[in-house]
Amino acid sequence: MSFDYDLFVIGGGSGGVRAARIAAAEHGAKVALAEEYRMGGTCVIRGCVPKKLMVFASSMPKAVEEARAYGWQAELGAFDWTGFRTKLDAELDRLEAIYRRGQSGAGVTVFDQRATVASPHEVRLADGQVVSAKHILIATGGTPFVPDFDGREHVMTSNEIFKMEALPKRILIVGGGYIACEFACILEGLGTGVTLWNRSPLLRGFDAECRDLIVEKMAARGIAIHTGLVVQHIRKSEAGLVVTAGDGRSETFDAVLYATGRVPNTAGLGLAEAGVTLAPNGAVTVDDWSQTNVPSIYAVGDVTDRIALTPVAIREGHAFADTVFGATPRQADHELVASAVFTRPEFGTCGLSEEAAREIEPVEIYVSAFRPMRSAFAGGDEKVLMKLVVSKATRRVLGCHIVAPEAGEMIQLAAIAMKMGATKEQFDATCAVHPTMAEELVTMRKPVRHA
Ligand SMILES: Cc1cc2nc3c(=O)[nH]c(=O)nc-3n(C[C@H](O)[C@H](O)[C@H](O)COP(=O)(O)OP(=O)(O)OC[C@H]3O[C@@H](n4cnc5c(N)ncnc54)[C@H](O)[C@@H]3O)c2cc1C
Ligand SMILES: NC(=O)c1ccc[n+]([C@@H]2O[C@H](COP(=O)([O-])OP(=O)(O)OC[C@H]3O[C@@H](n4cnc5c(N)ncnc54)[C@H](O)[C@@H]3O)[C@@H](O)[C@H]2O)c1
Repeated sequence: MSFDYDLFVIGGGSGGVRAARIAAAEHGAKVALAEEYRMGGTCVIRGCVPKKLMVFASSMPKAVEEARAYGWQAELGAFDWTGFRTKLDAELDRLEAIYRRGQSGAGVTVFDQRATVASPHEVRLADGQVVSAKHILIATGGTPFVPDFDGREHVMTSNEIFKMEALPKRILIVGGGYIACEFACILEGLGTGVTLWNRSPLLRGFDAECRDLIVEKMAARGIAIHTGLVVQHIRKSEAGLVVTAGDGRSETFDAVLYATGRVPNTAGLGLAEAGVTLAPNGAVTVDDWSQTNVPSIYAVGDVTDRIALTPVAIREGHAFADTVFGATPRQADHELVASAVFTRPEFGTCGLSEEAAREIEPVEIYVSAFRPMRSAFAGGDEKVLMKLVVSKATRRVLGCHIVAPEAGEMIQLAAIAMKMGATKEQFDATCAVHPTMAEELVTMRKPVRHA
């Protein structure tokens, strides 16, 4: 049977563009890709990249304050949101063009429109065309989830935050995960008054000691944090958005950001009709090869609800292309995936939390908490926390957690050692780099506790 394409990819985000490029450029497949919004997907257009640039913008007042403490006659002016946003838009246009060139350079045919699955070997495009493909890859990512309540139409999500006309003076952020905590810190740094409501403790699932420190520092900077609260309704008034919580309290804000998780983007995609098994939350069910129960249909990235991070989606897409179109079948590895939460203080984490590890086996806990030299000199009250969770039986470092400036950069390197199976003794045998914050990772001699 002949097909129009060897591969049709639905979704031009982190996982989709990687799979399409590798299948076409490295393995010679005839590939098409459909993207309904902007090439590059969530990470490039409305996720990691613009978010990190906003993190940088929000860290400037602190930098100026420190500069003064180090003897510079530096003054901080007002923040020009419109100027920043214009520059941000131009940068995203530049990056999108690079992604687009990457696809055309690899010989991938791009359709700038929505696509749905018409059958196990057919894709229907929004303009009515139906094209056939030997394999179909679902890489449609996720979309913000906002629960149902009266006044839901007044809130924004991370999709809208980069497009705001003006910075709100007072914002309520609902949620307590990555996005809620990152944007609470970003907006506070840019001068917005931030209130954060969540129904449960913040950053649930992360190492509790680290989480507690981050939350303490966020609160100390003036973010009003309330847990155990749910929104009952939101009404628009002359004074702003009046938000009423389940406990009866009412507060008025200029904007409300919902960051209550993301759901897989499979609504109306035609997957169930094509016989593909979906999880109750809509995620595409796949095996370790990213293959669905319909042999010609695969899925990678957030839509599979495995680990919702860009580097993971990229790896899944690459492994899929090598497996199906190359001579090197391989599975994406989901073990010991490091990540960073770009709060202030920043959090880098890899492996098991103390709480998760002690459920599995006896562990030793090593902790070093100190004031970092740079901010201590400037009179700041920042605190660094480095933590290792070590198996008593194998001596392997099962968890490494860092709360510090640039913790994301540090955890990337520690993750290499952990992935190689490094033991605590091998960390200790590594000579320190002095004076750095990271040197504490190789100089913690005595466990603070056994768990
Ligand atoms: C605010 C925010 C910040 C984040 N920060 C980080 C971070 O710092 N680090 C990190 O690792 N991860 C971060 N993430 C997560 C990261 O963005 C995702 O894990 C990653 O983008 C997933 O890639 P993907 O290919 O699965 O999907 P996506 O990148 O979401 O791409 C899916 C694409 O499919 C398109 N699409 C959907 N349906 C169709 C259809 N029917 N037809 C055509 N096109 C369609 C969409 O428009 C989208 O472009 C962040 C996410 C958000 C929301
Ligand atoms: N730095 C990074 O790597 C980064 C940054 C942003 C996002 N991401 C990825 O994107 C994913 C989504 O981020 P997120 O912050 O939206 O989700 P999340 O799953 O991290 O957090 C969701 C939060 O919303 C709360 N919540 C859920 N349902 C609710 C409801 N009905 N009412 C009130 N609160 C509710 C939860 O208690 C939780 O605190 C993350 O899990 C992560 O994988 C990564």
